[in-house]
Amino acid sequence: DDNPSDWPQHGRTTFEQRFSPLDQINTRTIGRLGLAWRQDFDTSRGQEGTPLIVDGVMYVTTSWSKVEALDAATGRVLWRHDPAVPGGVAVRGCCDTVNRGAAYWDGRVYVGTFDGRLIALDAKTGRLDWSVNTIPHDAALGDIRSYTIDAAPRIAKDVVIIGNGGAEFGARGFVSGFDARTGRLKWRFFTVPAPGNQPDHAASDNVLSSVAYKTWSPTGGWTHSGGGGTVWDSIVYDPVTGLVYLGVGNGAPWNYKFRSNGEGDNLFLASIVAIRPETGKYVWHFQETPKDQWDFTASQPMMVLDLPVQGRMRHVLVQAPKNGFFYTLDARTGAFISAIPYTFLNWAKGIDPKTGRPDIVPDALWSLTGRTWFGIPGSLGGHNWAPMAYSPQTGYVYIPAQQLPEPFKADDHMRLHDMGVNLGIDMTGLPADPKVLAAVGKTVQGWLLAWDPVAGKAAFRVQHDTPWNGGVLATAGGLVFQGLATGGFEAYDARTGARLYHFDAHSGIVAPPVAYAVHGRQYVAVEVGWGGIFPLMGGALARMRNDSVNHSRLLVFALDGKDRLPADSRPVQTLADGVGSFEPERARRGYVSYQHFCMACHGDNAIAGGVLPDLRWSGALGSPDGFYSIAGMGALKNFGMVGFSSVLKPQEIEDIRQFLISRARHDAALGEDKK
Ligand SMILES: O=C(O)c1cc(C(=O)O)c2c(n1)C(=O)C(=O)c1cc(C(=O)O)[nH]c1-2
Ligand SMILES: [Ca+2]
Repeated sequence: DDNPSDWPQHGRTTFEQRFSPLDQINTRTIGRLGLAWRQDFDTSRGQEGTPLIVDGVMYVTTSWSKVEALDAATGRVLWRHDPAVPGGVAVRGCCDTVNRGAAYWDGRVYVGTFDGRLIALDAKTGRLDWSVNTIPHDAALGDIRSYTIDAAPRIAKDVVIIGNGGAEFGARGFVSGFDARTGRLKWRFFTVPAPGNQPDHAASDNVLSSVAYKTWSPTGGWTHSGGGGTVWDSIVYDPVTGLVYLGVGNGAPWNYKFRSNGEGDNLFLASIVAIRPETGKYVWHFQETPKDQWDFTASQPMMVLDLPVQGRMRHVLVQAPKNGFFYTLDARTGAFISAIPYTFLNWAKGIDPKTGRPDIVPDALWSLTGRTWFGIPGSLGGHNWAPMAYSPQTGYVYIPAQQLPEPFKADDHMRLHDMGVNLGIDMTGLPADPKVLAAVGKTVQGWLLAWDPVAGKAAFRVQHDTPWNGGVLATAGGLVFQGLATGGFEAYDARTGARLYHFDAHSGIVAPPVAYAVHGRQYVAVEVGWGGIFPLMGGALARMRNDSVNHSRLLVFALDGKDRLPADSRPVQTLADGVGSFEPERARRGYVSYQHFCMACHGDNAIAGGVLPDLRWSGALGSPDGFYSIAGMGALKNFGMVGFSSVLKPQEIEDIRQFLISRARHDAALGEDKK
């Protein structure tokens, strides 16, 4: 924390409170805030990065794991590094080819790449110093296992620590520690046991065989799918305890009956696990959601705080994970302190005050009941990866909270696919009926929630138009900054939530802002670029009260900033009406394949959320051969659209084309393109 001008780490300090001590921009001067400079990015997918600022240089990462170093006062580009992630790996990730940021240490910039590398760049020149493949050969065994990296690496005791994503496909989660100077692997910690309880010769061996293995059915489907437990975002180093906390993700597949025959808590899924950075040795764990079947990851951003708990100061770890409870744990021991709902939730009746174990509503266990469970939160959580911030001035934790309900129903014929998601749920999405969509739309909400972690209740809520808003920054100027899914960049009074500033950024913002200073001038920077999982998969829900499309750029604000954005260029989109005919029966079959293989990127029921192409408007719909060359043969592979001919027969791909035509004609008839 020595240099208030810098933002040298992901959450500014290792405690990841995302609080800047700068106060030139404050509740009195905010009226003078303006755009100081901007820089367009060369990708048009989701931007989730936290820029780092060290000694007047800004290090930015963008989609496809690209890195840029800029003069933080002017935006002049100092160097760029493109790790050349092959376009075809996009399909290995659940949630857009995003990158959440770099780590800086001792003259090097570290970035995880979407295809699983960890690279170290010389901070002055951008020259590649070293690069390692973080995915061990045996972890990737079998085509169904899928690993990507989009999280920011963290550095503790000269060790660079990185996990990966992939649990929606099939993955066995692990975290690796590499020597910051040489890139040599120092240790690996698996979060889920090996099938048959074999040792991995890894730091996790003892705890997996003595504690975790008995919480899994020895013959469950996890023995093929890997079980999940990916550490795909939050890792926090706490120099006070000397520990590193890992936020461990959901089960693979989601279907708990298939995964573990409906038996056991499945450690360390949906758990926080504390390890030692030097060795990767296990210290403690706390499982937030036993028997996960809702994608309830514990990967959401964590922060370390010193708080009075029943009159006594405690050094605690807090998290608002997907499952809807705000957790406070003792950072040294992992002892449970409290868990209080920060949003409406229906999957648990409450939490045992001694153990922290949830009392799960029997009907919520959809994989066991065989019935549909209408879950709140749904799989995108009451809060997802967008970081929260803490202000020591108010004592509030500011959470980008949301409500996105979801029906969960078992796929009774679950088998593991080599390509596409492996969730074990029925993939039927929302119908196209506008009345149904309007009714569902009312349940979909987003807030900036100011949470008082001492009182254990909300201090205030700022209601947003939609869910999936950006991460939060708190500053000593008494301000809280947040970008919105609808494209606003806002500042609020940290005490009251009153809106003090608004800027139209022309594209949804999901990334968290940062504050820094150069030569005595304070700046606030944010990456703009609508994306992440919600606009890819969300379908009609992602279009509710929101017409954001992706324009990717960095915006930097300061007092008396005079720059402007180019004229707004929201494209007018026209549905491909009249592109041909379809057979209803083929279109119906096409829907089932579409939901399984295409929906995760192009949107539920062929409604895209403003980032990737909306296939109802695809120019390729008019030609069966043209469509097959893309969807079957992968003509657009370099852009991230692989071909599916290895898993879908030509007639199945033609069914998908006919389904898309049926959707285009249906929605064109509703006048959808005139909106
Ligand atoms: O289970 C996983 O391995 C995994 C990985 C990721 C990812 O790597 O981004 C996400 C999720 N899960 C996930 O559940 C989720 O909601 C999510 C949202 C996002 C995003 O960047 O918008 N990533 C991920
Ligand atoms: Ca997940």
